[in-house]
Amino acid sequence: MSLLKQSLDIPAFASTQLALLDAELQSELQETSGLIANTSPTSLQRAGLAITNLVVSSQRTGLGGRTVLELSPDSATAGASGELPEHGIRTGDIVLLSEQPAGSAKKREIKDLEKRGVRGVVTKTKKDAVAIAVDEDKEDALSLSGRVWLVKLADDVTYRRMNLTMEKLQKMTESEYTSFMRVLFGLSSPSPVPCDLSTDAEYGNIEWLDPTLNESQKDAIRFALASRELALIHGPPGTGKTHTLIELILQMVKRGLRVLVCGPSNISVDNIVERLSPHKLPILRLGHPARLLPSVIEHSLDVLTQTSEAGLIVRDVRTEMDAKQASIKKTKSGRERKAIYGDLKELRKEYRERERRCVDTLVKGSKVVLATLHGAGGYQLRNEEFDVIIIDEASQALEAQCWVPLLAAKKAVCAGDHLQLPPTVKSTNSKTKVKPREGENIIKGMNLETTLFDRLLSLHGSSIKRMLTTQYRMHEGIMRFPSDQLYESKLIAADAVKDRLLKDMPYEVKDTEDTNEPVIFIDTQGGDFPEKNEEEDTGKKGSIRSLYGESKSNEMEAALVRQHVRKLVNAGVKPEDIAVVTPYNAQLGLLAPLKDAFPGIELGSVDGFQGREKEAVIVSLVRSNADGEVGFLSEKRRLNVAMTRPKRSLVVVGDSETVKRGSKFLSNWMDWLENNADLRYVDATSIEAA
Ligand SMILES: Nc1ncnc2c1ncn2[C@@H]1O[C@H](COP(=O)(O)OP(=O)(O)OP(=O)(O)O)[C@@H](O)[C@H]1O
Repeated sequence: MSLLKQSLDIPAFASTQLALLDAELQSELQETSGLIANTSPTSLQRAGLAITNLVVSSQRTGLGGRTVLELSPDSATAGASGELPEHGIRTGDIVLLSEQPAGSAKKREIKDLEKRGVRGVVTKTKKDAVAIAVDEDKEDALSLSGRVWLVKLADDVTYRRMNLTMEKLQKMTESEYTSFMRVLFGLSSPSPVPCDLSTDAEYGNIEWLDPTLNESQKDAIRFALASRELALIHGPPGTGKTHTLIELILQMVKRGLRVLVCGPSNISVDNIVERLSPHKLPILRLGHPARLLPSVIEHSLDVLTQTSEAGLIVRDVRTEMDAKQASIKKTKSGRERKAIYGDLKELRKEYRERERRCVDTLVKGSKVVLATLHGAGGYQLRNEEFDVIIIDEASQALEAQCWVPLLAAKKAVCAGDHLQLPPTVKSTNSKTKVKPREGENIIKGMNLETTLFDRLLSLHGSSIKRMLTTQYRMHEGIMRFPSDQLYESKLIAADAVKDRLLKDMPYEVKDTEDTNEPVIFIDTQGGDFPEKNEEEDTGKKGSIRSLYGESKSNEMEAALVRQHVRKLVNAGVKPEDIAVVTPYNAQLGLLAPLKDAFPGIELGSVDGFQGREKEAVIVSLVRSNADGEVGFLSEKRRLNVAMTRPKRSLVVVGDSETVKRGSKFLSNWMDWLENNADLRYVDATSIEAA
């Protein structure tokens, strides 16, 4: 019997997860320290992983009592504009801030950097400055006068919490297993729910708050309300998963239930906070304010601790801390500075104490609490009870991450789509060995890419899920293939979208052969336009390319993409309504000049575009070789994501001969495109010079 269909031995499951997580963390750390040791700070900066030549321009107390350093470009190296160079550091990134070594070619061991530097979270990035909330008790480790640089680190904090959770699970005795846990591990079956709830006495006559809900959405909500332990809401692309969850949360609150809503990323949680916000419920968003969207900050715990009445008393201490922070600049000796840091430490303790009391009051008064899965494991929710835990984007979360809130749950509703990409796992193909701890059993064959959503579906079958079937994104023609191949032909295109084409945009777009077709296939078959392997090309260790590992590119496809974009723009389509996606980073590199030629256009990897949509999407498949090698293009969930991003126009550029040989799914897709898309073969002479 397949591993996923079996009930699981809980301690062995936890041991396996611990071993897998350890291997994953090791590969992540190795990758980061390898990059830092072998790549110059300037190259790291160009790859978006570092910012060099900075000086500390100010220091203050930020939210949560943390010290925030503001860093600006060193005037000796910054241009006249005083702006930071191009960089890829984002709010929320965990970074290491350290003195900049003289001579950039020196080997830098991450251990040494950590010893001399401080870790922190990026709280703000502006054109001319970046702000970092540094870890407590380390502020004085950094001399504030010299030139510094910062580099992005692997986020090992999330692992600590997953490990703690798995260790707790591992140690639980059988008598401690709740009936909820027993269902999730297959030790018992979920309580049955009537098949048709639309005629049910309790759930048949729900007063819907949102009158636009479609039948499949209503059905999913009824099911999620009626199920005792567990419900999965399967939301294919564009089917209104979040829309449905909002109504579900409101219905639960109306029934007096207390709900914890989680997602794997801050953005997934903020998305829900933004949409719940107009409903005027007492909602609370947990999490480091640096990582929250500005529009949800008013619901954040850190802000409420300052603005609410309960927060008044916390504010007093904060004022005192600020005064101390400001006086540091005026100190003359190291000893004086040390004394101030000592005072700050005491004040911070007091601050924490008062904050804790205030937090308790706020948390207890909230009917809906929202946090990332990881954030739900913080001290704020210790001993808090919820009737239901809702996990959005559950198919993109590691199972161990889901257990952070689930360990204390009575009931869970998980929303997701297991037919799109699972969370990115680095250790799958690496040489990192999965080692069990001594005396522990390991379940062979288990891996991190199998999500809780996948496992529950295999374990209990489709009776525990409801699927949303009306999609509000794609033209009917774009939806057809993914619907037939992956979603049992159940998807229906909503009337408002089913025949929308580029030529019908709300602004003037000419009716051309490129704007009046939903699906176009530009086939480069014939073997004249082979792919290139980036590693063979550059080969240099430490070069910027090696940051991306081995990647593929295809110049002819890039030229065809360029040509198509130009035709769309000439017809009147705005560049910001066009995206080009491709599975390969090297191809993205080749396509980069499009951004200068057509400002506003978006270029992205398929994996990075999951969850997004655009009016027109051009997919460059890249692979073209004599052996029919397609690499990770063979992953049908990746293809599904690629082909379901557009609303009005999908353009596929690829070599059908190579791609066809990659997998059954690819061959079906190529056949389908040949028969249903507007098919175009390439005449190399017709392509303008790249
Ligand atoms: N019942 C409905 N009637 C009309 N429009 C709807 C309905 N449900 C969802 N939509 C629209 O469909 C779009 C997608 O909805 P939403 O953002 O909730 O989807 P999602 O499933 O979370 O997205 P994704 O497909 O990226 O996971 C939104 O523009 C939303 O307004």
